This record gives sequence, C-alpha cells and structure tokens, in this order.
Amino acid sequence: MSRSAHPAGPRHADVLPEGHYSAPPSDLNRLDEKVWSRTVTRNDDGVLTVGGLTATELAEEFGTPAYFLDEADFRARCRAWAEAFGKDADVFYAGKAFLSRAVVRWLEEEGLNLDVCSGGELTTALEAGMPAERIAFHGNNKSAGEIERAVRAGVGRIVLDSFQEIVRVAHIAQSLGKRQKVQIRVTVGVEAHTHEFIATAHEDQKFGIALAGGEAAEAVRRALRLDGLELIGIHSHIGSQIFDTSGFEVAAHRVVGLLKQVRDEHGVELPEIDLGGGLGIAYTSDDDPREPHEIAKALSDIVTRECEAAGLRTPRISVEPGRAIVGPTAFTLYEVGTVKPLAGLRTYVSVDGGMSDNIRTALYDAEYSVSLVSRTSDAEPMLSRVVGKHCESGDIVVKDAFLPADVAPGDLIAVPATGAYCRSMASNYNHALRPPVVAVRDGEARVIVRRETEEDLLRLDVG
Ligand SMILES: Cc1ncc(COP(=O)(O)O)c(C=O)c1O
Ligand SMILES: N[C@@H](CCCC[NH3+])C(=O)O
Repeated sequence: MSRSAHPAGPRHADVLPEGHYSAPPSDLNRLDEKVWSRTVTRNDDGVLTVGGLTATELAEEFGTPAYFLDEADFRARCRAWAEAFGKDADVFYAGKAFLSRAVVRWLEEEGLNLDVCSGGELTTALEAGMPAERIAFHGNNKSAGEIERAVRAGVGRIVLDSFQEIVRVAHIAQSLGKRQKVQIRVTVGVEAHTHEFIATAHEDQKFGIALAGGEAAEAVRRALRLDGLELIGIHSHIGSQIFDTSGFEVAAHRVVGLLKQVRDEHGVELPEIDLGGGLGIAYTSDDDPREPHEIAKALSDIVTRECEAAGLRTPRISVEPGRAIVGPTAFTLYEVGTVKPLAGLRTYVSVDGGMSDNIRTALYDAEYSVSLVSRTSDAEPMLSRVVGKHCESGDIVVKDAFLPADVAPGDLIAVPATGAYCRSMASNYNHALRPPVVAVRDGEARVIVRRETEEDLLRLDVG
C-alpha cells in the first residue's frame, strides 16, 4: 500500500469551505459507539473488528464493497423493542429497511412480527418461515394478485390505503370465502421534522386516507359494512428518521380521536392502533436518537390517557420500526481507489462502490460518517468527500467528513449505519454488481446475501 503525501489539500478548519460538517473530531481514530454497531472496536494493531473479526480479513475473504451486519446487535435491538413495548403491544419490523431469509429467521426467533409492502417481501417472509398471522401487508397500490396471495396465505392484517382498496380487498377475501383482518391507514396531518421525501403524514402526499374532512371516518363506515373485512384498527405512519416523539404523540392523539368517533357513531370499539415506524438513528456523532423504551413510554402514556378521557378501552398498540433496528447494525466496507485534493475545497476520496450501494446521500442529502479502518493514523484531519465510481457528479457516499490526510489507495474505509435502506435500495446503475451482506457473529462470518455476478446481470438480458 503506497502512502503518498497530498499537494495542497485542505487540512485545517480555518481553510474549510461551507458545508455539512462540524469541526474535525478531536480523535479521528475513535469509533464512536453512537454510530457503530455494538461489537465494533479496534484491535491492538488499530484495525476495526466486528464480531471478533478484523476488517482486513473480512475484506480479503469477501471483497469490497460489502455490507457487514452485526447479528448480535440486530438481535439485541429486536429484544430491546420487544421488551420496551411488552406483552400488550406488538412490534412489526419494517422489512423495506432490509430483508433477507436470515433476517426473517432472526425476527421469528426473537418474537417480532414483520411488515411487508410488496409481493416480493411477502414471498421472502413466507418462504423463510414467518408465520402468516405475524405478517402485516402494506402499500398504497397493492395489485389484485398481491392481495389475493396475502389473503390466501392468511396474513394477520392488510393495511388499507385507499377507498378503492377497501372494496378490492373485501371482494377478494369474500371470493375466497374469507374474512380478512384489516387496518385503515390514515393521514393525521402531522408535519414530521425530516426530509420531504420521507415524511408521510402531511396532507399533500400519496399515503393513507385523510382524517381531515371526515374522509377517514367515511372509510371506516364503508369498511364496517363489507362482509369480507374485519376492521381491527387504525394505522398511522408519520415519516422516517424522526428524533422527536411529539409528532408521534400528536398522531396518537388524533387516532384516538377517530376511535372515539367510531365508537360514538357505530357503537364499535376498534381493538388496535398502529403508530408506524420512523424512529431516527445516529448517522453522525451529532445525532441523538431516542431509545425504544422512551418511545414506548411516550406512546403508551398518551394512548392510555386519551382513551381514559374518552371512556374507551385502551387498544393494543403496534409499531413498525425498520431503520431503528437494522440501521445501526451494519457498515459498508470500501477500498480507496484514488485520492484527489482540490486546493481550497476538499479532497475527493473515490471508493469501489457508490450511489449503487448507498443512494441515500444523493436522494435525501443524507449525512454519514466515515473512518479509516485498516489502520490508525496520526495524520491531521483532511476534509474529504467520499465518492463512488459511477458516471454522476452526484455519486456521493459521504458529503463532508474528516479522514486522516495520509489516506491513500489501498486503504479500507468504512461507512457506519448503513443497515437500513442501503442494500434494500441498491441498484445496478452502470451495471454495478450489488454488494453482499455478510452477517458477523462470535468470530464467524456468513454470507446472507451473496455478491451479484456479471452472469446475474446477463441472465436477465434475454434479447
Ligand atoms: C408504513 C411504514 N411502516 C414502517 C416504516 C419504517 O420506517 P422506519 O424504517 O423509518 O422505522 C415505513 C417507512 O417509512 C412505513 O412506510
Ligand atoms: N427509504 C427511506 C425511508 C422511507 C421508508 C419507507 N416509507 C430512507 O432511506 O430513509
């Protein structure tokens, strides 16, 4: 590995351009436990280890780029959520964050339920052995075929997202001689403090049926009339990567308001409410996420209080965390290919992956951290932009972060907190091969999603 000195790269805070970053960390070698999974540490040689294995041996065996998922951390987070919500509530892991057969088995073993939002996720869940009654089926435009498969399989609930879907699911269930448990997804009108593309409970977006204008009450009226449906509750999901519990509390308050209206109008007390997912995680040391027990307490306090005030029986609560379970458990390991200092600006550090394995930076202007992990370094901090190898100037993995100034081709760098919405949103842009997901636990590493090959790409190309 060659270590070249860089000409004229910016290194000091006093020459830094405007950007996302805060001041350089006092110790660039420190792996902040806030953003790294629980078993990550550095060994005596300064190499990152996870689950007892070093980044260098992992890179040698599995190649780069690759996602390494800390199985012990994943399971611990599942347990933390289940314990925080207790036996009177249900935790549904949101499979869209990252789903594979191994993940389904871990969830099943840890007693969690599973939220799926496509035929593909449903198939993965069922095929890997998740009992159908522990599956919730979501989506704003499920096809008739998907609905039929879900009803036939006996999923525990289908979350209805439109007036058309209320009728569609009722007809399909009835034609199969079934009565399908359903919830109605409502839009509570909360502006979640997050990126516009991942906020989902304000009025002007595609999900759910609005509480405003009595639309949701009308949806309940219709669903209660249809024989093919058993309406078990109301669902709300306000958005994603949210740190503040107040949005969830407003949502809970408004959903309980609807339950009261339903009781008053129909004499029916709906037994469940689902308050969705969306709890934020730490992508950088500046983020301070809430713990599952804090959110569990905030939600159950408000639901209990409001139901008592309304004279309602307290419904069973469910939640759907995705990112908060899997996000912090994985990192992406890259090899540095080129280092290009731009005088007066920043240094571009190119890695062997990019927007095809992490689209979140380009899509949401997401922030990430990055560390040199194949060694430590005493070199001074260098403002860096970690970029990929795609034909786009927006192909940025980490917009602004500090790496040691001697980072060089051949070094391994890692981006933490990439467990959620990275592999699941990965693409083949520029015919990139999607990286593997390797589960690491107790000194053993196991591929749970293999690396794509060029044969995989060509297999689909049948012209
Ligand atoms: C209905 C629903 N539930 C749960 C989630 C999971 O969200 P998160 O991964 O932010 O917890 C999402 C995604 O935002 C969603 O749309
Ligand atoms: N994919 C988004 C979150 C949306 C989740 C689905 N409603 C992200 O990476 O943050």
